[in-house]
Amino acid sequence: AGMRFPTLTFLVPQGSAERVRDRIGTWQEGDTCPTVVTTYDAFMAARPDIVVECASQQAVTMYGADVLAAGVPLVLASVGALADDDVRTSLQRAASFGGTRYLVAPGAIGALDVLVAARLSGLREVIYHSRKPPQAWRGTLAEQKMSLDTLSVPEVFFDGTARAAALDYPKNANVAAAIALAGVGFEKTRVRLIADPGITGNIHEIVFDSGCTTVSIRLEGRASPDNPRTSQTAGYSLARLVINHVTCEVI
Ligand SMILES: NC(=O)C1=CN([C@@H]2O[C@H](COP(=O)(O)OP(=O)(O)OC[C@H]3O[C@@H](n4cnc5c(N)ncnc54)[C@H](OP(=O)(O)O)[C@@H]3O)[C@@H](O)[C@H]2O)C=CC1
Ligand SMILES: O=C([O-])CC(=O)C(=O)O
Repeated sequence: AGMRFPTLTFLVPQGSAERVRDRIGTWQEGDTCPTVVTTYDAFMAARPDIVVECASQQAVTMYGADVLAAGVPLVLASVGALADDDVRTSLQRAASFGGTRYLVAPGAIGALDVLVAARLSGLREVIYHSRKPPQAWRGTLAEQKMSLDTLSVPEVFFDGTARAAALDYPKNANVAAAIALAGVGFEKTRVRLIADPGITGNIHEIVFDSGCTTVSIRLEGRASPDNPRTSQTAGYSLARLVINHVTCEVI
């Protein structure tokens, strides 16, 4: 209700353009048909109302400040980029300069609303566990800590701060950064990363205690068909933020 459908423009690497165009095919919503571009200049020439980053922490560093300085609101999926204080400061300065803001997507964990509310009431401790099947940890530092191929029982291979998790596991632990920002910060948020051969989805658990509520939330996300690291929830979470940008009833 009260929603106009947005025209979508995708900025993708040159080598991926054909694949993305094929996938879009003849998809059309209302009068609009998505377009695919391969340069930042062509992308910004489309004069976006909002930009959604769903690429990489590196992409946030490359484009984030420019988008914000141009006055365009930016949604972040690769929230772990904000674990680097220099990146975060540059985005904040650019947003202030452009008179706009960036939005941290709740992504695969959701639940950030109650975490922020709990913080306002006095938050004591926040613990986040991310449990994924071994293949989701391929190509990461986890490979140096255990043999993913022969794992027969769940193994905690990382136990540390949200900052270290987000920066050392940039394709797997953006959620840790979102939780840190919503709650007690990058240093105080305790994160455990677990490889579990007995599961197929990505299980996220968050536990915290506060003045107004004691919370324990568990999400069992179905893995994205193209990328076992990524829970499908994350994409829908981004869609929600876009819908909220174009609708009069924000939920
Ligand atoms: N906050 C959250 O809850 C979650 C966050 N994420 C994060 O969201 C991001 C997207 O996830 P997902 O789609 O699964 O990731 P994928 O790696 O599967 O896809 C990312 C795509 O973005 C492209 N890309 C990466 N960097 C750039 C760049 N600098 N410029 C242009 N294109 C770029 C990649 O290009 P190429 O094909 O050339 O590699 C790739 O096609 C990731 O950073 C992921 O870690 C994911 C899940 C949950
Ligand atoms: O999608 C997920 O399960 C979480 C994820 O990759 C991230 O936090 O970067």
